[in-house]
Amino acid sequence: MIHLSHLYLTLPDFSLKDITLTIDQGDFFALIGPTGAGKSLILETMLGMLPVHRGTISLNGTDITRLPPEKRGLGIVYQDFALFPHLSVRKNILYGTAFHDLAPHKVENHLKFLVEKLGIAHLLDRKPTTLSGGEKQRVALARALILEPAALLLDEPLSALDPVLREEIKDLLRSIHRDLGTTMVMVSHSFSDVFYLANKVAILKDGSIVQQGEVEQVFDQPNSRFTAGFVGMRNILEATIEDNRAQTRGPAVILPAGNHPAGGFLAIRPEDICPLRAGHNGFENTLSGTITHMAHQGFYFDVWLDVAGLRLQAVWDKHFVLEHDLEPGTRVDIGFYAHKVHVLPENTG
Ligand SMILES: Nc1ncnc2c1ncn2[C@@H]1O[C@H](COP(=O)(O)OP(=O)(O)OP(=O)(O)O)[C@@H](O)[C@H]1O
Repeated sequence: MIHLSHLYLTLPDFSLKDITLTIDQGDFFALIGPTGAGKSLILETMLGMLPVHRGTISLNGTDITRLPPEKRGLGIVYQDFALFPHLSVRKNILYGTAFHDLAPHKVENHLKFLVEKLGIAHLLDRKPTTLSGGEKQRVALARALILEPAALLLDEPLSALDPVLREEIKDLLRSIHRDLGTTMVMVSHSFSDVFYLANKVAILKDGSIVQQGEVEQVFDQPNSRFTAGFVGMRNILEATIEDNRAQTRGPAVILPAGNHPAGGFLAIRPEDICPLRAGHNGFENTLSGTITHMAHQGFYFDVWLDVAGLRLQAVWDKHFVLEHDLEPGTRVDIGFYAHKVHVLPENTG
């Protein structure tokens, strides 16, 4: 278990503030947040590359806050692979073993196991410059894993790869995590990578953690306007609330049963705002609106609607849009479930 407790780091133009995180053995923990929020800095402080000013970092109960990086037992893989260009793949992978007290036969067996697992056994004598991006990332993973780190830190490990390689390395990370049980901490900008790989997530904003927990829970129950917007709830509507009825600046919206604050914000994902199809009457909320504009995104369309003065954004299937000749100016009936409307108290950030 890695525990960061009330960690502070002060740099000339940026600071990490009161970072408290628990990463359990075997977790695949994702750190997400806008660019410049401090995600990579958290990895660097865990690694020991930057001195923390206050707070502690412990690994399996041992305080490692002041230990040098090589004594912490943590590995890292970077987005740009960071391989030594003048060394062969074999020497790159074995590089760190010289600084650790490891039995040579054990290292050789582990090397054999890892290069087979990672599909790079045939590349051992090649130089990194001759490798594809996916191959380089496999070598970087082998180099980190050969030291049997207590946890592997991954700083945007997939973002330099093209979409096909990305899927390959993503599967590989999942299989390493599942088969070796390695604890992983990954900085990512991709929600699909987070959903595919991680069980826990923390969201950072301006050097502070604003929400953390199980991935599904954080994405389903944001605790503030910021996190709601960040996790993709693009419709954030001011409302006054009485019982389970919210009055927005446009139409009224039926909320799930429960205790709601008198005022606040409603957050709805664009994919939960559905075109009303014939015979479907299960939605608690059915409204009519006009499409104001649309953006073709490949497999789907972003659709903006004016619903009695309220601006809503939806994501609709490309086939539905084309089959129904939808275009700006078309009147449409829409529906959404009450339980898809998330209520955020007024005083949240
Ligand atoms: N060694 C350093 N010295 C001074 N400032 C730094 C240092 N490293 C990072 N910063 C600053 O700290 C802030 C946070 O950087 P960090 O790299 O952690 O952001 P991030 O959330 O990982 O962003 P991104 O998603 O763009 O990679 C940035 O403003 C950055 O310029």
